Amino acid sequence: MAVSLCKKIFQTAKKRIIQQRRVSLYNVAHGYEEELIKKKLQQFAGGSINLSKEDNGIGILTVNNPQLMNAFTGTMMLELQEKVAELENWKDGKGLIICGAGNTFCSGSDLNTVKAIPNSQDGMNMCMFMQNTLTRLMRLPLISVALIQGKAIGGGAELTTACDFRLMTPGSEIRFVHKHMGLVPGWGGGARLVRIVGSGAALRLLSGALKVDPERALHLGLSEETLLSPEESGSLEEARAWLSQYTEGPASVIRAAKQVVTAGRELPLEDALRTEKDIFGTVWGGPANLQALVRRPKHK
Ligand SMILES: CCCC(=O)SCCNC(=O)CCNC(=O)[C@H](O)C(C)(C)COP(=O)(O)OP(=O)(O)OC[C@H]1O[C@@H](n2cnc3c(N)ncnc32)[C@H](O)[C@@H]1OP(=O)(O)O
Repeated sequence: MAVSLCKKIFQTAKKRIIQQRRVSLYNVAHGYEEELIKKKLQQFAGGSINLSKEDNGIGILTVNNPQLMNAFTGTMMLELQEKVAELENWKDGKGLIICGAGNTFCSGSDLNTVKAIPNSQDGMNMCMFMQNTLTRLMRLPLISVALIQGKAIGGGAELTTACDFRLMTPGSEIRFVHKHMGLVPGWGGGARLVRIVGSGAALRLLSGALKVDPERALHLGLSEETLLSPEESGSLEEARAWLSQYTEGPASVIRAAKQVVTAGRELPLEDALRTEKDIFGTVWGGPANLQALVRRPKHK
């Protein structure tokens, strides 16, 4: 009886945490019709979003459209949503590296796609679609890192802010060029940037469309580290090593740590505390906890 009650409480808490993670920012109540915008995006094909899931629990998500400096076509936006859904269901995952193909990160929206959806409502629908996807990406229970090689421009700069951390290679650059396109960020990158670097620095970066090199990014707290290798495989190896410092250990515990931080980052304090309690309940008395009690490690 007591065991089944505990099981029930555990399942309810788990369900609540999962629901919080997947809840979409926009739905029909906001005038958002996902199927309509998906149909539109489907018309603009090219490139791909590739995902490989490694045995060590690290996923590699590659923005792949090197002929256009990895600009996002409509079908790539759709594929990104599919890959995020796949990552939400990857129970062994602990970390994620997002990178671009061909030695560069991403040059934002494909300008051919942008030109073909010129009216404001379609623009907002595309924006809501990408905000929904990038919010789900940010809330994944995986520690995520954007590996920035070459350029992260416009929407590409916004994509970097949906990760927990950014690592830059020598000579790389993050630049919110929206102002020069007569725009502001729309994939959620403005709101996220304020939370990363503060409102003053965010305003300077957006209103000046400033180039952020690795040194400036470190100074602003936008990047964690400048990697040594400027080339694709070397920098990916370095990013893997950097991330593995934080993904070492049981998936249940690493994922719970990310969930606690997501709650603290996004929720009012009382809600964050209640969520922390629910997440605590998923690891307390779990296998990693019980094994640690048997081992009785000393944390010197
Ligand atoms: C809500 C999100 C809104 C946004 O994302 S707004 C920002 C959209 N992005 C842009 O305006 C970037 C425009 N591109 C550039 O500034 C430069 O191409 C960039 C990225 C600095 C790279 O410069 P370079 O290294 O000199 O390379 P390049 O200019 O020769 O580019 C190679 C080929 O790629 C193309 N390309 C780059 N970014 C693109 C884009 N976003 N959409 C469509 N095509 C794009 C570029 O036109 C060029 O093609 P082609 O060789 O001329 O046929």
